[in-house]
Amino acid sequence: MRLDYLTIFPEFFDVLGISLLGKAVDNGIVDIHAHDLRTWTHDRHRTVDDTPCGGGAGMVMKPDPWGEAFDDLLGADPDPSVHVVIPTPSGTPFRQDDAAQLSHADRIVFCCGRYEGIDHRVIDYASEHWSVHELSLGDYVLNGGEVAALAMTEAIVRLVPGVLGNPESLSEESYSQDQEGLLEYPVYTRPASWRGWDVPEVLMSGHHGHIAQWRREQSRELTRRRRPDLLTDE
Ligand SMILES: Nc1cc(-c2ccc3ccn(Cc4ccc(CN5CCCC5)cc4)c3c2)n[nH]1
Repeated sequence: MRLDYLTIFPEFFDVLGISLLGKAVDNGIVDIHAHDLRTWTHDRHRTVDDTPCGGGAGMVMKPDPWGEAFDDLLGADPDPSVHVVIPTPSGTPFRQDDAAQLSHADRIVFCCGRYEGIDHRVIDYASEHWSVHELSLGDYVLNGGEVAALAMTEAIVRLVPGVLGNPESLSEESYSQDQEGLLEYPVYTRPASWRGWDVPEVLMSGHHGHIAQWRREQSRELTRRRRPDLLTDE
């Protein structure tokens, strides 16, 4: 899987060389390239923004640098197997299903906007060439797309076979299908008693059936309390 990041802050993505994703890069499962969008500017000030047509506060990112970056990175031939992810507050909510689908992609280009966003024609142009995903990380406004791109990258890449050391843990996670889309149960480790708090007896019983039942009950109770929207059968 090749991941490209178009951004005016390419150093934001140096962090991807650390830990889990770092290992995936080292063993060639993932190939990461961060690009400074100003590479594709030609004026002395390397300008990437301009005033918004129609007025309004702030600045908007000019289309030209993005178009030239697409030309260099992707060429002009349409290829639906290339996924262009554009983090935006107005996107569809990024969810585990999106991470699962994108984890099968061979190529993903993250377009990280800043200012008040990217000239919409960049999205229109990209949409007629590649598979474009306008995705929101959540219902809050960030200053740009980089933090969202990092979060989405981690959610996507950890699902790629060979990246995680213990793939069986994937099936027991919140939002995963195997967990029936419920929140995950509380976890414990040693010592059995810590500052007056004990590990639940059942987890020390060694009775796998009882433990599984307790975990299912914990998941349902936690989901009922915190995320009733995830419960389907009520
Ligand atoms: N889930 C999530 C994603 C983001 C996100 C992603 C990319 C960019 C690029 C620039 N910004 C800052 C930013 C500030 C204000 C507005 C709202 N303005 C109102 C009128 C025109 C626009 C939009 C955009 C981003 C934010 N934030 N949250």
